[in-house]
Amino acid sequence: MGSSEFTWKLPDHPRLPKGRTVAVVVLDGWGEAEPDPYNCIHVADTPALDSLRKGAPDKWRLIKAHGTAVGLPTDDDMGNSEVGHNALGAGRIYAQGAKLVDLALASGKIYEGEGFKYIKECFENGTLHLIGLLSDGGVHSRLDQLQLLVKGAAEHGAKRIRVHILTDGRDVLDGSSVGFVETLENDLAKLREKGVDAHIASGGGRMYVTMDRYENDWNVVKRGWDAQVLGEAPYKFRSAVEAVKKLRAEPNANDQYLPPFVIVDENGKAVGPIVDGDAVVTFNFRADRMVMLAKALEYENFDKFDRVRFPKVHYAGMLQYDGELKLPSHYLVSPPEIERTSGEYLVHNGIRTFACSETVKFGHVTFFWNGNRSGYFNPELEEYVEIPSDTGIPFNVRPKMKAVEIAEKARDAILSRKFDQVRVNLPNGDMVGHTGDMEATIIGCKAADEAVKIILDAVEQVGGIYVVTADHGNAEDMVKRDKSGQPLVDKSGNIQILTSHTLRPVPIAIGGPGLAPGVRFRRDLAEAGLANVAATVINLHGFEAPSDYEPTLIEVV
Ligand SMILES: O=C(O)[C@H](O)COP(=O)(O)O
Ligand SMILES: [Mn+2]
Ligand SMILES: [Mn+2]
Repeated sequence: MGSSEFTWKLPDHPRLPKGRTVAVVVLDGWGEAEPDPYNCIHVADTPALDSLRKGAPDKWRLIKAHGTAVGLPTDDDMGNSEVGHNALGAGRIYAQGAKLVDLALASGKIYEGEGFKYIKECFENGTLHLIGLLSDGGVHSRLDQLQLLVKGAAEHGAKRIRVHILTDGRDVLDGSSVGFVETLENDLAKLREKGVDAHIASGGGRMYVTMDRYENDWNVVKRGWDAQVLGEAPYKFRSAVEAVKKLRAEPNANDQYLPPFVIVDENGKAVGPIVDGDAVVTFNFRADRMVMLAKALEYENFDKFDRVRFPKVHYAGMLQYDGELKLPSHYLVSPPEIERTSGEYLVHNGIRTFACSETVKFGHVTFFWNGNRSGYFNPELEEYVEIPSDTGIPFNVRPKMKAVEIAEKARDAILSRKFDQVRVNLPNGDMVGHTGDMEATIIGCKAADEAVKIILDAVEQVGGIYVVTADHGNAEDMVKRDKSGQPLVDKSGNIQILTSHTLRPVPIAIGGPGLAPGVRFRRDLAEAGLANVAATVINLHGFEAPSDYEPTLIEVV
C-alpha cells in the first residue's frame, strides 16, 4: 500500500449498522474434538457453549488455529496464545518468530546482523551465555534452533559458552526434559573436543524459574537470576543430566516446576555465573515469558527485586520482545512487523474499547492482540483492566481462576454503554489444561462457561452482539494419542497425559440481539482461521475491513 493513499479511516459497511456493543470473548485453550472421556470440555457442564453450538452452520463454525494458518513453520505446529492472539487482532497471517528464526539460521543471516555482531564483541575475553526453554515444543523456543546457534556461535569465535536451561513439560510431555538435556550435553561435549569450553551452567523448571509473564510473580525471575547471574541456587550438581534426574525423582516433581540448580566444578564453585564483559542471549523467540528477564538484564534502574550484582554485559534477545518498549534494544532476528492491527484501526475510527483478563492472560488481549505492542493506542478511547491472578500455586489448585471476576468486569463495561467493544480472555481451559489435572480442568471449563453466560446476558440487555471464539486447543484433549487416535500408555502402563496445546480447530459463534438480520457465516471459506476474525469484528462494528486483511467470515443475505 503506497503511503500517499493510506488512511486510517475505514469505509462504512454497506449493510451493517454502527453503534452496537460488540463483546469479543476468547476462550483460551478451547478447541473442538470428538466427545471422549479425555475431552474435558465435553465432560464439563457447559450449557452456554452448548447452546451456541446449536447455531451451526450460520452462527457457529470451526476455524483453524494452528500451523501455517497462524504463521507457524508447519502444520505440525500446535497453536499458541501469541500467534493466536496476533492473528485474531491483526487480521493477517505473519511469518512468526519460530519461522523467522529458522530462516535466519538456515541462511546464516543471523550471524551477519547487528545483534550477533554486538554479542560477538565479547567473544574474545568473555563468555557467551544462552538462556531459554529447552524443548522441541516450538511455542517459546526450539531445541534444534539452540543447537544451531551454539554451533554457529562457536564457529564465529565463541570460546566459552554457558547454557542456562529451563525445563519444559508444558508444551511437551512431562519427563521429556531428561532427553533434551542429554541431547544438549552431547552437543556441548563435541564442542569441547574442538577446544570450546562449553557447559550447561544452571537450570530450573520454566514455571518456577525465570519464565513468569506479565509481572505476575517477580520471585520466579529472581530465582533464575540468582542461579544464572549470581551462580547461587538451593541445589548444586556436577552435571545437568544428574540434576534433572535427581530433582525429578523427588515426590510430586515435574519438569515445569523443577527447583533452580547450578552446575558446580570439583571445588563446588558454580561453572557459569554471568559477569562483566560477558555476552547474554535469551534464545526464546516468544515474547511474553522473556520480557521480565529482558528488563532485569537491560534496565540500569530496576526495582523489581534485588539483583545484588548488575553485570555489564552485551545482551541480545533472539527477537525484540516488545515493539513499543523496544526491549531488548539488541536482538538477533527482527520480529514480524505486525502493524495496522484491528485495535489501532478501530480507535482511529472512534471505537471505544475495553479489554480485560487476569494477569496471566492480560497481555494476550492487549499486548499480543495489538501486535506485541504494550500500552494504549489512544488512552481516551481505551481502558484495559487487569485482575490479579493467584500467585505461587499451580492453577489446578484453584481452577475457577478469575473467570467470573473477568466476566463481571466485562458485564459492567457492557452495561455502562461507555464502550463499543468489550474484549476478554477467559484462561481456564488453557491454564488448568497445562497442569494435566483433568478433574480440575473440567471444573475450569465449567467456570469459563459460566463466565460466557454472564457476558451473553449483558449483551442481551444492551441489544449488542457477541463473538465467542478461542485461540487454540488444549482442554479438549488431555491425552497423548497414537496414530489411530488411541490413548498412549507409558512403560508402567499409565496413560500419557497431554499438558500441551493441540492441533485442533476452535469454535467461533456470533449472535446477540444487535446482530443485523440476515448476517450469517459464509459458506465459501472452509479453510478460514483465526486471522479471519478481525475483519469479521470490524464488520460487526459497521465498517469494511482494510483490503489486505484476511476475508470476513460473515455475509448478509
Ligand atoms: O507459556 C505457556 O503457558 C505455554 O507455553 C503456552 O501457552 P499459551 O500459548 O496459551 O500462553
Ligand atoms: Mn492461549
Ligand atoms: Mn497455553
